[in-house]
Amino acid sequence: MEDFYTIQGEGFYQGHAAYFIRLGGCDVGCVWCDVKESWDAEAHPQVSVKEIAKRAAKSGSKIAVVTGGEPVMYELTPLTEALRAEGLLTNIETSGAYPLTGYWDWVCFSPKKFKAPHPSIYANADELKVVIYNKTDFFWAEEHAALVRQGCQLFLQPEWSKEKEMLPLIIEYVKSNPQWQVSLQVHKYMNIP
Ligand SMILES: C[S@@+](CC[C@H](N)C(=O)[O-])C[C@H]1O[C@@H](n2cnc3c(N)ncnc32)[C@H](O)[C@@H]1O
Ligand SMILES: Nc1nc2[nH]cc(C(=O)O)c2c(=O)[nH]1
Ligand code: SF4
Ligand SMILES: [Mg+2]
Repeated sequence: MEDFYTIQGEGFYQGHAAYFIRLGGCDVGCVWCDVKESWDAEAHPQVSVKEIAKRAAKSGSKIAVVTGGEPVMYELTPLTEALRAEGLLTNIETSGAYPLTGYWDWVCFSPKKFKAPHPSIYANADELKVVIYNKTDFFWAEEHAALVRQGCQLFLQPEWSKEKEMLPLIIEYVKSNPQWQVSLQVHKYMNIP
């Protein structure tokens, strides 16, 4: 769909320069998705894996973040090989709706109620990032935290339109449950992509 050099705004790598590669197409259908224009894969131009990897390397970034849309709808081995051949770290943002393919240095798993994750994702997740849209999402977050491997980093991220309401609850939750960390979408405060 698009590729751009920016600052990772969320989760474990928040604040790091990263080249984003956003793949078109998603069939998960989150009601609050902040990139609904990504859902229709046909609406976006096709670019070769080689070309994208070259652009990413040329940016000067050390990290490539593959996102979407839902990137795990695709066979990602060639893309990750091309990015690694250019010397980039390969990070992915995924709902885990399908089995993961490719070679990844960092897997950010953000489960969704709208389409259950494939069970294989739990062992691969380096970071669990749960979007908090309402109070019951804290219980739901714990259900997923119980399934990820030990050492997986745990983040709670307020849904953007509910931030005023949910952020104070997240702050109190993290103070009481310090295995979790707060993740904010800081790129939205910085007015960058
Ligand atoms: C747009 S998604 C694309 C990658 C993948 N489909 C996924 O959902 O993980 C990238 C990240 O943005 C988060 N996100 C999407 N819409 C959001 C919103 N309105 N508020 C907060 N986070 C949001 C997702 O949970 C995910 O962690
Ligand atoms: N700056 C910035 N950081 C991000 N982290 C995850 C994003 C995504 O949409 O996957 C994202 C994004 O769209 N922009
Ligand atoms: S899975 Fe990701 S891209 Fe797809 S609708 Fe949900 S937040 Fe949006
Ligand atoms: Mg985004």
